[in-house]
Amino acid sequence: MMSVTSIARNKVLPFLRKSTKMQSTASLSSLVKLEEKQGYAVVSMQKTPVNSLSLEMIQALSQSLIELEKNKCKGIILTSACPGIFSAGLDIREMYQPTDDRLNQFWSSLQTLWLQLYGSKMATVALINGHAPAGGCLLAMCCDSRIMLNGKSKIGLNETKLGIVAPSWFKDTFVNTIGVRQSERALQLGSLFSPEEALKIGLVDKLVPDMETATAVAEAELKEFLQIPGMARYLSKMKIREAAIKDLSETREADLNQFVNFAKTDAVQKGLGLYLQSLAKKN
Ligand SMILES: CCCC/C=C/CC(=O)SCCNC(=O)CCNC(=O)[C@H](O)C(C)(C)COP(=O)(O)OP(=O)(O)OC[C@H]1O[C@@H](n2cnc3c(N)ncnc32)[C@H](O)[C@@H]1OP(=O)(O)O
Repeated sequence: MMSVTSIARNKVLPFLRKSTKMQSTASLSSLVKLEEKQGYAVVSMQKTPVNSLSLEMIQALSQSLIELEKNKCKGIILTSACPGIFSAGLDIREMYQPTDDRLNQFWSSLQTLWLQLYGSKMATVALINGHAPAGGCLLAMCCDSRIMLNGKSKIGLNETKLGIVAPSWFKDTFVNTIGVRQSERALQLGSLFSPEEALKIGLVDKLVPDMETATAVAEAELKEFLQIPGMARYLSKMKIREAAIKDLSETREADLNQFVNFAKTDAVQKGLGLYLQSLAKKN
């Protein structure tokens, strides 16, 4: 089990051997763990306590994908090392009382990560072993298949509950996953679904009762995808995803400006502040 940086240093993974320049700050390396398996990698988010997607976490995930693709890794299982949580979504502290520079970097890095993961040539399976609200759900939806641990966890795009709006590319990813009608309703209501509900609407593909089964099922699922000729599988995926990818690629600057202006409004700042307080009060 290794971090991105330590893998590069030790030259352990065959598909990472040609590794060249990487962002080698210690902060990035401690956030994502890569594990070699036969022909694929397990990418585990390990930003305790809840894998919130801070700028550094987003960049660490991005960097992992760059290295894996560069080194011809064919598939990944994206999962979490934080008990009970897949990812709590975007780090709300990044959006609350931010500096302009950091907010710009944060959103631009998220756009990049989405473009990479949603358009990845690798086969990608999300092993959702805990809560996956908002940005956590988005990460899972970027994958080709979703296996969720059954239990008390919730998944969905709950942005409206925070008084914020999921951007168009979140919406596109949602629509491509569960369809227009379900998305329209769930986006407005900010619905968070139980694993059983998520399975019913197609937000996840399979449920598993425990982690031992989960790992085996995720591996079997990834192998099924990897058995298909890679180019045919990738181009077929792109037929569904390319419109959304093209749309964001062509409008990144406008999307960034829209996000920054929206995030900085008094109403959004007030809402985020109250939400952070409510999370803190819980403890
Ligand atoms: C402006 C347009 C932008 C549109 C896009 C937005 C997309 C997003 O992703 S917005 C983020 C949405 N995320 C959420 O609503 C999740 C909030 N968190 C939770 O519901 C719960 O934390 C949890 C169900 C994920 C886990 O619950 P658990 O009881 O295990 O842990 P907590 O005690 O609640 O949290 C521990 C710790 O972590 C902090 N935290 C939780 N979530 C976030 C987050 N998203 N960003 C930053 N920090 C978070 C929480 O405050 C606790 O901190 P302390 O230990 O310091 O109190």
